[in-house]
Amino acid sequence: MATREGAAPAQITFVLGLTGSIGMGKSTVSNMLKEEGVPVWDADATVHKLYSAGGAAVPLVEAAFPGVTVGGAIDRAALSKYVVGNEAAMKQLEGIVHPLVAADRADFLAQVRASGQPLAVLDIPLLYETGGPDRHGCDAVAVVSAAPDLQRARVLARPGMSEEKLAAILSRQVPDEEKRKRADYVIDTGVEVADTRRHVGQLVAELRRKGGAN
Ligand SMILES: CC(C)(COP(=O)(O)OP(=O)(O)OC[C@H]1O[C@@H](n2cnc3c(N)ncnc32)[C@H](O)[C@@H]1O)[C@@H](O)C(=O)NCCC(=O)NCCS
Ligand SMILES: Nc1ncnc2c1ncn2[C@@H]1O[C@H](COP(=O)(O)OP(=O)(O)OP(=O)(O)O)[C@@H](O)[C@H]1O
Repeated sequence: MATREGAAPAQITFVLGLTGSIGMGKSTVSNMLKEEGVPVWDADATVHKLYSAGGAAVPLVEAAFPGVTVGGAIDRAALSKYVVGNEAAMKQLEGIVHPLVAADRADFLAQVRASGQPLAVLDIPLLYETGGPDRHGCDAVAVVSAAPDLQRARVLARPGMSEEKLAAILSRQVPDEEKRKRADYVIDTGVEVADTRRHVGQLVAELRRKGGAN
């Protein structure tokens, strides 16, 4: 892109969305990205922060769903009783929580852009479920994926997990096959960890070149 003589070239931050179904290895890949020095924003962690004591969502959620606050924080099990399996209540909750989450994400991106970083990652487990056509404004999306058998084995090895729970969670998520079709990049975790790490490193290098000085 041409720049005015003497003007500093614009620093563009490439925004990569990171998603993946339960047990696919998204947390592991997110940690690899952080080790590469990439700033990573975490949608789930943001909701936990908003629900914790003093969090901005606490009074709003309590007003809509009375009795869900314990010790100044939202009790997720109590809140689940209102919203899980009740689409209207879930929509109402999303109407409260998603604008707060979006504001936190916007603050993160503003900070990253101000610091001139060429790449930022938005870790959003429900990117396709909640993102709409603009995919939360991501420039590209990477899906973390592995074969269904491996996914099942990983999830069922977790304490408290059962076939029924896994089936219920998967039925609420966009299927992995469709996520892979819609993704710009697929990060395979059905291989050696070292190979996934190498792939992640190559992707970071490629995307940092897409961002940076334009
Ligand atoms: C319903 C809540 C209380 C359940 O919390 P809990 O800790 O028990 O489970 P967790 O958050 O891990 O979610 C479990 C599963 O529920 C489903 N789920 C959760 N939120 C949503 C949603 N907005 N739409 C559809 N499914 C959802 C997903 O399949 C997920 O894997 C919590 O998920 C919540 O407050 N959700 C609304 C806020 C939201 O949309 N969060 C998503 C990130 S922005
Ligand atoms: N090549 C690989 N890449 C990533 N993880 C791998 C790989 N090989 C094996 N694993 C293992 O698979 C597991 C994936 O777990 P992880 O918590 O990262 O999944 P997740 O998708 O974040 O789960 P959830 O979405 O349910 O939180 C880890 O125990 C990790 O060590």
